Amino acid sequence: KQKLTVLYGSQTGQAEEIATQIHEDAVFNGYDVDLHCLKDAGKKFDISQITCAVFVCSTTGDGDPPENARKFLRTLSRKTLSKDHLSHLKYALLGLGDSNYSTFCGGPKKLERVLINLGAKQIHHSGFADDGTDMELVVEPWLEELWPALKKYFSNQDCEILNDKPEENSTKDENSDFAKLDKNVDCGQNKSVENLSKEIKNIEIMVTYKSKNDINTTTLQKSILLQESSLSLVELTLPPLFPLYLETFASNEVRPAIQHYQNDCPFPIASGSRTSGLIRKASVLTREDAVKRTIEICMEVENREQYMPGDAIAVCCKNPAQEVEWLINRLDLNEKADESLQLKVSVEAKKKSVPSFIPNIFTIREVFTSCLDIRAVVKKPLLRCLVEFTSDPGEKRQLEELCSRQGGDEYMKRIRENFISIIDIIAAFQSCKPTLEVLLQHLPRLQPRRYSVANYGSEFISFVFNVVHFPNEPSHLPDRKGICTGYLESLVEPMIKQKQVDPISISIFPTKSNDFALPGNLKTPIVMIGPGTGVSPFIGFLQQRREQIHSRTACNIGPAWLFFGCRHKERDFLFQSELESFIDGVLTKLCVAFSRDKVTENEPKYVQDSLTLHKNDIVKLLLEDKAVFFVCGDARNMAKDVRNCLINLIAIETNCDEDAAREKFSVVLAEKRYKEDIWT
Ligand SMILES: Cc1cc2nc3c(=O)[nH]c(=O)nc-3n(C[C@H](O)[C@H](O)[C@H](O)COP(=O)(O)O)c2cc1C
Repeated sequence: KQKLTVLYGSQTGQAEEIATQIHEDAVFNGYDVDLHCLKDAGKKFDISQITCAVFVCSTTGDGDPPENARKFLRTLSRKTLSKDHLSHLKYALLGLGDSNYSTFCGGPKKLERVLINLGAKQIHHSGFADDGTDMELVVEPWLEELWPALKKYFSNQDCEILNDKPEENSTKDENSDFAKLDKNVDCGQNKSVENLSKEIKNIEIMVTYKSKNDINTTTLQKSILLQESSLSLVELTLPPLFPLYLETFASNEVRPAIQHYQNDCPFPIASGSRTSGLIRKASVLTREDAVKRTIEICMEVENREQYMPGDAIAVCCKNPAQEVEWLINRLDLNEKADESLQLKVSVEAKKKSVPSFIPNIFTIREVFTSCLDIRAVVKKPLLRCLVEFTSDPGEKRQLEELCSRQGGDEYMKRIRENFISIIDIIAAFQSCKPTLEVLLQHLPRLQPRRYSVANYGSEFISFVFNVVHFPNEPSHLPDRKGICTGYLESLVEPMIKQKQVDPISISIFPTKSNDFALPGNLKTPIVMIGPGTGVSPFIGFLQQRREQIHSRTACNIGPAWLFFGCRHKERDFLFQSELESFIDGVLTKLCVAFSRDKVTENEPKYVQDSLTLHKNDIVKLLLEDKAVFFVCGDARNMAKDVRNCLINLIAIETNCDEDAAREKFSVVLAEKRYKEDIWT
């Protein structure tokens, strides 16, 4: 058997998940394969003994490698190592990042530089996937091409080696990443299907999207999922059908009285253990006529000190009961829904194990509610599997097309771009009826959601969120809210309406964010940019700063600026009175912008406009006064716009061209003075 090692560095689990998938595929493809985390170098694996490795590595912080990859990188970065230290190693590398951050894929790019500098040779083009747009755009073609590349390497060890020259080890690389922010796809993305006719017939047949007990009745237009595709006459290449290896059986054991959330299986992002948070107070911060509803929750927690300003609370959420019920009914599982079940691995599947986040004894309702992400976009291996559980030949063919190599564009257009989940699929494809085991094997783990800690010093912690509302789309169940924000809102609604005063318990754990914390020295100037709910960590920062100022007399205090923006001053100016109360010495300047109020020519519309209004001070703070800049909030628009705005202001104020301004900005990045806590 050919020996392969899959190595990963992962901060929040995505790289680990992909590495695990590669490991499974490699077993399936007949390799003798091991899977290790990079942190286990020297303990569970020895890189000097590995001849062929597949690396999957993500990015965290400001373009940094994940914590569990740092020691590996440090060890291999020692100057004493010879240039051919890894010349025995052939590798393939998949990097994960998010182009909304300033340094795209900094972690895997550093890893690759180290490998190349030590003489390792690439046998497959490196892929750099972008979580900010769609990782699958890169991950999928990269994985598809990995197997032929490995086959070629193993069949002819002198195969073409893709890289020979070590890249220059300088910050230049990061600068060019920065310039390439929008060109983050390094492989495979534009592989379009030949002969794909543009003519897609839009059959306006309506199907009934209906549960047996009429919980949720709506219609689903055929136009998105069930389109007649131009591939109907094309010969298809299907992805491999992975054997089902999980089996359920009725349990004779008694279910424990207390079931732990997801079997208490650890979350990679946790910086402390999972615990109960007792919600004591919930209030709506926005006026009724605001476009988004913002809720603040105050909660009693154990180990309050683990939740400092800049940190985040991860909330372990549950899927909406209505969707769970629908799924149970649609799969004809209602009779068994509350029975105690257990899972085992079928005898043939040697190296596999049962998912550790599923409790030892569980019910179907419980796993659908708390363990599986039933809203996850369906991936091709699941679609491939669903083909086997679909009786209607027409529907079968459509599912085959969607997961086929030839149907790459169709998959993107119809599945990924519309966030099509298993629920949407089985609602549209009426003859598709997967078993429970299919879902247990293919649906990903339901992930916790993170919210910034929005206060400091008080006995309770608070956090703030907008209730996410998905517009009614023809391909989905109507009136969908965000899984976690919808869950939290439904829990606290009675409290908001003061019908219920008893505390409400939720499952939470602390997480650290990205070195996003006040500088140790009060003298260091700070600039905080946080429109909308992005302001929440800064409320904590300012409360903490107030305490620091009060406890240190006669101390030199640096300036602190805050830029806030929202739609309407009267409707969604979050924390208005509290923010204004900081202008007594804690906050030097509060700059606000209201995008939908009638603004005159000189009034700012967005935070970028406020920055521009103060360009002189801002550029001085950024370049001369060595201020630390904090940006929190929407990644896709705001964070990018703010960054571009600052580069533009640097160019104006220092009288240089855009390239030179970028260069100056990259120095700020390298000095770790530009910190982002952003989300999509
Ligand atoms: C706190 C934080 C900081 C991040 N910083 C960066 C960054 O600087 N550059 C980048 O390209 N991606 C960045 N990312 C994006 C992650 O690399 C990306 O979401 C990846 O898929 C995570 O993979 P993992 O779960 O294996 O860690 C960051 C993500 C988080 C949560």
